[in-house]
Amino acid sequence: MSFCCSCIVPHRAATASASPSIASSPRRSLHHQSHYPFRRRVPFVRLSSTLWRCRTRPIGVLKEANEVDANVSEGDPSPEGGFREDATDGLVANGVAGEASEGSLDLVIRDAVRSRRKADEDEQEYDRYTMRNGREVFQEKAYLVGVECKGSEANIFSIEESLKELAQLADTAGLWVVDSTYQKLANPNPRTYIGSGKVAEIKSAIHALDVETVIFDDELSAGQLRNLEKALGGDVRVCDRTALILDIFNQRAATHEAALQAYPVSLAQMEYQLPRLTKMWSHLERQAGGKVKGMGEKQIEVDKRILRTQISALRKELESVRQHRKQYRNRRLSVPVPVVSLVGYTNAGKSTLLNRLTGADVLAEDQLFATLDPTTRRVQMRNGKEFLLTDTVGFIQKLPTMLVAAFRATLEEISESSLIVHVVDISHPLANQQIDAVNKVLQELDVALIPKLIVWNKIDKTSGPDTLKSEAEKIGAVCISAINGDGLEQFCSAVQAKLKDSLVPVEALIPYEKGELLNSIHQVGLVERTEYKENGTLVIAHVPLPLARLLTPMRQLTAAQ
Ligand SMILES: Nc1nc2c(ncn2[C@@H]2O[C@H](COP(=O)(O)OP(=O)(O)OP(=O)(O)O)[C@@H](O)[C@H]2O)c(=O)[nH]1
Ligand SMILES: [Mg+2]
Repeated sequence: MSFCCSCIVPHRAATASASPSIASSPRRSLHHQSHYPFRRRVPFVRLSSTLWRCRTRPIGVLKEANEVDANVSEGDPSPEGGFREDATDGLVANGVAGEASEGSLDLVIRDAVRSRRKADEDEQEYDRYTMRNGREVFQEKAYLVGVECKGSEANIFSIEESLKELAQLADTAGLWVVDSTYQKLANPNPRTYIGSGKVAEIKSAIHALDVETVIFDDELSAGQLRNLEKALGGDVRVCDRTALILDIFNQRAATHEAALQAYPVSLAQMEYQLPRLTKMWSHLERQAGGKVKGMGEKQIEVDKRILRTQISALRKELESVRQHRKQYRNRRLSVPVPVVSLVGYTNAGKSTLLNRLTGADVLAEDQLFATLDPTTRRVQMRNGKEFLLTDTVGFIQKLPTMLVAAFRATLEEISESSLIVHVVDISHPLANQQIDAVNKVLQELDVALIPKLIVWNKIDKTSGPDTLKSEAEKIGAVCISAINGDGLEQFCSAVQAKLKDSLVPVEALIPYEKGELLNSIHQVGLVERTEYKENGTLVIAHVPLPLARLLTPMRQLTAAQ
C-alpha cells in the first residue's frame, strides 16, 4: 500500500532509500519544476504538501507573475523564470531604469547588478536549506497567527506561550518563522477565524516579509482555510497547528519502516484532509490504480471516495497491527515482570531516562516529538528486582484528537502498565501548564486507575535544586537528572514502592520442579516468608497481578492443604 507524502516543507531526500516511492516519482519532479521555477537550479526532489496540492496555487509562479516590474521584465525575459525583481530595487528606484535602453553602459551595469543579485539570491536560497530528520529541507518563511478567546478556559497556555511553542513546532518542521501576531476575540470569526482588520494586517506583513506559509495556532475548518487563503491573496499557503504537528509526525515516520509508526500518521493525515479537500486531486486516481468509475462524477467526489477507501483500508491494517501487539504483550505478560510506562510532555527527557537506566540507544534530542514508537527495556535494580520500562510518544497541548485516536495502538501500552511515570521538565518555565496538558491527554486514555509517580527531571538545569527536592517530597514526586544520573536510586526505590501498591497478596505452594516461578516471585514480588515442604516451597508474598494469575493453580494447592 502506498500513500502520498504530506509534508509541509519541501525537502530533498538525503538518501534514496528515505522515501523511494516519492523520490522516484516523475510526476512529482514535474510538479516541482512547474511550481517552483525559482528553485529549479538547486537539484532536489520536492515532496510537496498534500494540502498544498489540493488547496493552494503554487507560490513561485504567481508571485513572479504579479510582482515583476514592467521596466525590469522588458529587459529580463528570465528564461529560468528565476528571480523576482522588486520595483523598489536600487537601480529602478534611482530612475536609471528609464534610460537603460539608451546607454550600453547602463545595460552593462544593469546586467552586472542583476547577475550579482541572482548570485546573492542563489546563495540565500542555499542558506535556507537545513537538515531535518536526516533530510535536507528548504526552510519556507512562516508567519504565525494566534487567537485568544476571551473567557475561554479550555486553553492551558496563554496566547504568547502557545505561539512560542508553535514557533518551536515550526522550527522542528523545518520552517523559518519570520514573525507572529495574535488577536483577542470574544468568539472566532466563523468565516476567517480572525477579524477582517487582522486579515489586512497579515496580508501586508506577508508582502513585506515575503512569507510563504501562514500558520494558525488553532484548528481551522475547511471553509476558514479556503476563505483565509483567498483573503490573503491566494499565493500563500495557510495551515493550522494540527497540520503542522501531523507534518512533523509524517517527517519522523518517513524515517521508520515499521507500520506501527507510519500507519497512524497516515491515517490521522487522511482524516484531517478528508473534510478539507476542495480542489482536484488527480494524482489520487493513480494511487487507486487508475480505475475510477463514474466519470460524470465530480473530481472532488472521486477524490473523497478514494480517500475514504484508503482510510478504511488503513483502519483495517491498524487493527491487525493492534491485535499483533496485543498478542506480543500477552506473551510478555507470561514473563511476569511489571511494566512501567514513561509519559510526559514532548522534550521532557523520557528517552534520556530510559537510555540512562537501561543502556538503550533511543534517539533523545532537543527537539519536539523525537520519539514516535514505544521502546521497552528491562531495568535491573541494585537489589536484584526488575521491571520493564516503556518509552512512549510525547504529548503536547492542543494535541490533535485524531492523532491520539490513531496512536491508540501504541498508547495501549500505557493503559496496560502497572505504573505510569509522569516525567516533567521542571526547568521549563511552563512546567505546570505542561503537567496540566499531559493530565488532559491521560484523561482521554482512560488510565485513571493506574498508580502514578511524578518525576521532576532536569534538576541540574534549575537554580535551586535543594528547594525543589523538598517541594517534591511534599507531593510524593522524585527529583532526578536523567542526563547526569542524579536521583536515579531514589527513582528506582520510588518505582518499587509504587509497584508494591499494585501487588496482590498470595500464598502458594510451588513444586520443586517449578523453580523458575520461585525465582520470578523473588525478582518481581515482595516475599514475606518461605517454608520448604515435602512437595514444594510454600511462599507468602505480594506479586504483580499477572504473576498472581500464573500462580493460581498453586494457590489452590495451598488452600487444599
Ligand atoms: N540538562 C538536562 N537535559 C536533559 C535531561 N534529560 C533530558 N535532557 C535533554 O532534553 C532533550 C530532550 O530529551 P528526550 O529524552 O529526547 O525527551 P523526550 O521526553 O523523550 O522527548 P520526545 O521524544 O520528543 O517526547 C535532550 O536534548 C536531552 O539531552 C536532564 O536531566 N538535564
Ligand atoms: Mg523521546
